[in-house]
Amino acid sequence: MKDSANLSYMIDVRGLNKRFGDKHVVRDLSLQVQRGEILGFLGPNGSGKTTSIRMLCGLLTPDSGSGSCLGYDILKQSDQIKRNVGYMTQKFSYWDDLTIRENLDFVARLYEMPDRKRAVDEALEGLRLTSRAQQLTGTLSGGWKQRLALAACMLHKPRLLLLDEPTAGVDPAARRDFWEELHELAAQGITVLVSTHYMDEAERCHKLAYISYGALLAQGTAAEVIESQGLSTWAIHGDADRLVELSRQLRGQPGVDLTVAFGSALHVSGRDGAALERTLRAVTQGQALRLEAERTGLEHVFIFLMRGSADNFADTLGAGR
Ligand SMILES: Nc1ncnc2c1ncn2[C@@H]1O[C@H](COP(=O)(O)OP(=O)(O)OP(=O)(O)O)[C@@H](O)[C@H]1O
Repeated sequence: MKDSANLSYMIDVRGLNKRFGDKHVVRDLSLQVQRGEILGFLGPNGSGKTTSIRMLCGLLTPDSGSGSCLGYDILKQSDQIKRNVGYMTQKFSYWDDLTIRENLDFVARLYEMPDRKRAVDEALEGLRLTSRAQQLTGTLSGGWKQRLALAACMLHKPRLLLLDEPTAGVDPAARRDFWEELHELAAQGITVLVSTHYMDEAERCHKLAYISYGALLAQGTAAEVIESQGLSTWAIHGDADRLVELSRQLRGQPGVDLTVAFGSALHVSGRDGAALERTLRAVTQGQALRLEAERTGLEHVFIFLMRGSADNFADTLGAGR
């Protein structure tokens, strides 16, 4: 394997495109990820995240574009890439009636790994699964199954993990533990690209990339992603019924791009800060409502980016794009 310590980027791709029939699923994707970084890949269903991941690890050939993964050319060296990344697909499968150890041993056998026992022992230990090694996989909770999936894709000690919605459907406590593991792996120099729909997970990534209709709309640290959209946000406090009505009333008004109920307040965001403030002062004046400037957060930005694109490329919504 190439010496990853000397690579400036573990993933470095430019201008990747992929079409399926007349669907342009990934558009001019350029992405650079440094060693030890956790990059969160976000976007609505069907926006092209899985397709992008599959191109990065050499499972799918892009129609155009170029780049490298772990220093290997994504067009010419896909075999080396496949051997050196850990890819956790959305549907990791295992045998319910085998123990955790037996499942890991099965995977090690599949990859014809030398010294299987040691590899399995280390994977069990690394992900704190040793105490459960003899438990039947079918009896594990969702969180422990995800940990097994992570152990399986760590068996061959990859320097890069590509995780496709690894915590979908897992409870918050198990998701938190899973993320502790990811941070420990990152601290050891392992690079992680992880797709997620969970906002709390987005906040735990070093960097973020937001994709919609196959195009990267924002990328950088959370602060950079927030800054990039130039949104101003206000909170309106008042009677709950009145806020619901106000939310309807505000839609389409000058400066208003987004209204969203946040706890007991209504948050309103927009790109034209001056117009937004004028509108909000006018509608709240003389009313039993309190208007306060609010810090724009990641959640506001993602809701803003997601408007009107609940399921990208779904037959009705994606038409004409
Ligand atoms: N092999 C394929 N053939 C045809 N269309 C495909 C193929 N793979 C994916 N697509 C389509 O490409 C689009 C993007 O799919 P992709 O799975 O990359 O999105 P995603 O962002 O990972 O979605 P999700 O969050 O739902 O997993 C979808 O419309 C999907 O139906």
